[in-house]
Amino acid sequence: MKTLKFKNGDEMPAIGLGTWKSAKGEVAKAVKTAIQNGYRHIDCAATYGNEAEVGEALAEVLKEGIVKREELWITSKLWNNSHKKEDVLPALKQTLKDLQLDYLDLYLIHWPVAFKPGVAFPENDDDYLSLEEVPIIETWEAMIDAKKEGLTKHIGVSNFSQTKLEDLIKKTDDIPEMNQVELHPYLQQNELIEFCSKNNIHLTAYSPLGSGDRSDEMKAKDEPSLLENKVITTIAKKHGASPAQVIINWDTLRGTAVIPKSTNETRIIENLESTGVKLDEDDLQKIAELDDNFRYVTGKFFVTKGNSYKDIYDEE
Ligand SMILES: NC(=O)C1=CN([C@@H]2O[C@H](COP(=O)(O)OP(=O)(O)OC[C@H]3O[C@@H](n4cnc5c(N)ncnc54)[C@H](OP(=O)(O)O)[C@@H]3O)[C@@H](O)[C@H]2O)C=CC1
Ligand SMILES: O=C1CO[C@H](CO)[C@@H](O)[C@@H]1O
Repeated sequence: MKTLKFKNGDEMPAIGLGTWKSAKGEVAKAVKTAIQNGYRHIDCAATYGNEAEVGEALAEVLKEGIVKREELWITSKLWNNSHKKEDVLPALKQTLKDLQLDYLDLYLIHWPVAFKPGVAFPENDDDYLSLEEVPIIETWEAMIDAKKEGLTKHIGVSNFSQTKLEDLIKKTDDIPEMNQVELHPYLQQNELIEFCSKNNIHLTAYSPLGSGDRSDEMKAKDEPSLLENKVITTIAKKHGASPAQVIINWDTLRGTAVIPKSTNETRIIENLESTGVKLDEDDLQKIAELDDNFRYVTGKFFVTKGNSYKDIYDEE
């Protein structure tokens, strides 16, 4: 399996299992199925509300000897309500407790946006803290402490634009090792890939299949389907593969990690098997032409006090 190599020699499997929206009662089975079928990388987050059940599945596969802890790569993310320096380690310790682990492989700042402690999801401007009140560097220094304490092997960020990364890199010697962002054929992130590559920051592609199971209120009217895109389905047919396999394979060819979510056994297996697809130059050219700067997870829900849309994404 393809991996992303870190400075200390650690290797992150390029394809992981996403767990956002994986319902309680289903997520443990999905994680167990994935690991039984060769996945070694699981993407979690405190805000997904299902880490305790993911933890039950991890405990089972470890106890049954299906894998050893050191063969797994477990990522989780610090939620936006725990950005104050005194809140970072307690949040991470809660995640470790829920996941029934002693350490994470990777811990990410989920968004460059801060809520007041205790706010799960903001309802009005008063629920936010501005970046002046809790600068990213304050949160980042606590992330560095978490790494020093051995609670996580690697640290990084998520949903960071190039500007946000540049700001942070200026202020620290211990720079993020990962930026997890939305990335797929409609949002190819070419400039961010180039910037991250120059700065030795890995990228993980989230919502790689277009996040079709988001709630209706999170969807834009008439948003385009990625899995039904004509170019993708034609390439899939040509290779006897599924549209999802074409996209996942395209991600790994571009050197990023990719974390498709599924709770369906057939699709979980299918997604990992995408490594067998052999995309050619013509396929890659046609996929390159689909780039449209289109986001499924817009982050517009975080545009408020101290955060404009431009602050998050460098765009209007
Ligand atoms: N850092 C961040 O801010 C974010 C991180 N993420 C992470 O990225 C992961 C993936 O992104 P997500 O938004 O969940 O969406 P994805 O793009 O992975 O799409 C998930 C949807 O695709 C379906 N699906 C999965 N495999 C296939 C297949 N082979 N063929 C057809 N349909 C398929 C799933 O259905 P089914 O389950 O029925 O198979 C589900 O409806 C998340 O789960 C989360 O871990 C996501 C968003 C934001
Ligand atoms: O990872 C994610 C999925 O869920 C959240 C919304 O509920 C998003 O904020 C986030 O990007």
